[in-house]
Amino acid sequence: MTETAMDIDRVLELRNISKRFGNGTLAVENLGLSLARGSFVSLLGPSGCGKSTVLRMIAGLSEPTSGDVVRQGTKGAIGFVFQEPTLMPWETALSNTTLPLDLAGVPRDEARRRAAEALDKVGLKGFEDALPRELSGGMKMRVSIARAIVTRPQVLLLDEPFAALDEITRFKLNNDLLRLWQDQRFTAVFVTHSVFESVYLSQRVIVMAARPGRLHADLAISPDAERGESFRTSAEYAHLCRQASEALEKAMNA
Ligand SMILES: Nc1ncnc2c1ncn2[C@@H]1O[C@H](COP(=O)(O)OP(=O)(O)OP(=O)(O)O)[C@@H](O)[C@H]1O
Repeated sequence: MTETAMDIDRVLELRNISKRFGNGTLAVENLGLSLARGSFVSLLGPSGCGKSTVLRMIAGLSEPTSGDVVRQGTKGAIGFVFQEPTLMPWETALSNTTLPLDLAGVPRDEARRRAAEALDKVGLKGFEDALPRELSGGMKMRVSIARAIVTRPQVLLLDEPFAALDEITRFKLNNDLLRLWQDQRFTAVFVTHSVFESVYLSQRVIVMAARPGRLHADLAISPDAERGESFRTSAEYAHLCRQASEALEKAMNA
């Protein structure tokens, strides 16, 4: 489908998508969702509710069995961050980051310059020549994010990127991701199990129910509150987390 079929402020539309795998599992059923350009949206739900399957269909890595995924622009305009950093162990942070540009045929000097810039943006200036084994878990994830944003995607998909990190590192990466999002203005779709993380990061939390995976609730989160430690400890944050938590509990019993 062409982008003219879609409202210009919508970067992505899922039109009634369903996914049934070859073994008969109905992973996603009739999901409809429309994402505003530049928004930060979380997909929150219990294990197995189809979050990763939805993300893969948005990325074009998997086709829906029925329904349409309508994207503005091309596949190259989408960046993907996985739960594992998936870096090449024998390559430096810089070479790992240039990979999507190398694949796109960007000249070597320009690719290296842009990769160094992306590493700087994720707080890794000075670590260009480090090998993955010399980096902490949080730093490896930063390289993975740099690699995903180096092509300047319109949409950044993140599949539980911080789940394996300790809480302090996770909080720090949450703040840095928000800064990056404010700076680059991509549309973020963030998959998580964590109520706290989804409310902290997002303007909108989509709660999914399982078996089959479907949309259960669509919660608006105040976009005005400045994120930071004062937000984390605020009554507003606690209230929003309670709301999301209740929606998640209902989704799990649905
Ligand atoms: N390639 C596949 N073939 C068959 N079934 C699959 C396949 N991929 C996922 N599924 C099934 O589809 C359902 C949704 O899986 P998915 O990984 O999307 O859920 P999820 O919400 O991301 O889970 P988690 O939070 O545990 O990662 C599950 O029941 C899963 O077992």
